[in-house]
Amino acid sequence: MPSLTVPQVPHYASAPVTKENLQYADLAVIDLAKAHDVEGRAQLALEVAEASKTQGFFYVVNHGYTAAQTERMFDIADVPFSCVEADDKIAYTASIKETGSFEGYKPRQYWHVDNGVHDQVENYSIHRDVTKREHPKALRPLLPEIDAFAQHTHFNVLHPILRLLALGLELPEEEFVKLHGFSAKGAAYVRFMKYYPRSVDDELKTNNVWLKGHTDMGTITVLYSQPVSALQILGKDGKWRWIKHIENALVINTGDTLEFLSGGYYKATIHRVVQPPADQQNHTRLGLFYFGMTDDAVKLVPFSSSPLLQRVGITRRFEDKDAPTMEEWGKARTSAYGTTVLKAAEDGSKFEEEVIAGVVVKHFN
Ligand SMILES: O=C(O)CCC(=O)C(=O)O
Ligand SMILES: [Fe+2]
Repeated sequence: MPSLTVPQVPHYASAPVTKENLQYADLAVIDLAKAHDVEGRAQLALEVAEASKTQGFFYVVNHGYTAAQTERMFDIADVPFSCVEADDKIAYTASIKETGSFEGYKPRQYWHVDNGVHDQVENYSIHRDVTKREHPKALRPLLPEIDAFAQHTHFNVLHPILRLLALGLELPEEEFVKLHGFSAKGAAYVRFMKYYPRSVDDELKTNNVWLKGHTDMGTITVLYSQPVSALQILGKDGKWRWIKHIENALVINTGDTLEFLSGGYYKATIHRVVQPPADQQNHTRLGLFYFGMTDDAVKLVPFSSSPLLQRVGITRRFEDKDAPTMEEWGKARTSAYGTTVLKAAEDGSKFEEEVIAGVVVKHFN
């Protein structure tokens, strides 16, 4: 009989919410409880489409996990960092450059941020099929819970949002869901991410940037909201605004793949991570994510069957015949990220860029 008790793990105590009055982005809050019937979905589709077209970021509430379930997942998320010895971390390090996959550990200092300064972020990434690779011993008893978390996020968050995004393009509801099979060959994965406070010198040399401005490569990223303020999005007015923590909410952001599939209608928004406000600066910052991507074989061409896209027009970043597959795009971006030499943008803006699979990818400092 399966055990009714779950393995004990240390509690991860996050910093309290900041008392500073930061300039927060004003984002839509999508109530997923309304997605259970057709009328609710029609209304939410308008809200999600508007948010994805303009800001590319929105909150989701009522996603089906209680605050206690979310808290338990944050405790689990800290296990690969706090309960695994350094030797084991090395043994389970991801071969990012060679394989184009983050599965395993990304050690601190792997990514170049700016002026010779490297990151202070440790990641542990797990494919949604948690049995795909072996994991450090401390994580093994927790795999059933991590599997349940991956399935919850895939079926109760990713799929419902994909339905709304398809409706927003006047496509059949399942059109994007069909491309995101849980059991299909594809790279969608769970990531635990722990940021550590940095030296004054590193802060100075990077202008307090911890993770450079970028777009995510997949369709949508699901970020479980946590209290340490550091994430910012770049507005159309060129200003960075903070993402506010909402207890037990999700922060959703749309990535490159959704921009490609929607012919530029939905936007992949540039975001970055900076030093937290003074009252949170001596704390670590623990992240819990699900990176949504289509199945590997999907060719990233716009859905020209969309009546809406037929009316508003399609912006192509490449000819359909040259479009990368999800696998090509995901692997090329993953292996290049944070390690390639970026050059100044050709348009003379503050962006830096690199060319991946024939497509210009912008970064921002
Ligand atoms: O830590 C965060 O809040 C965001 C991290 C992020 O943007 C990423 O890993 O792509
Ligand atoms: Fe990101």
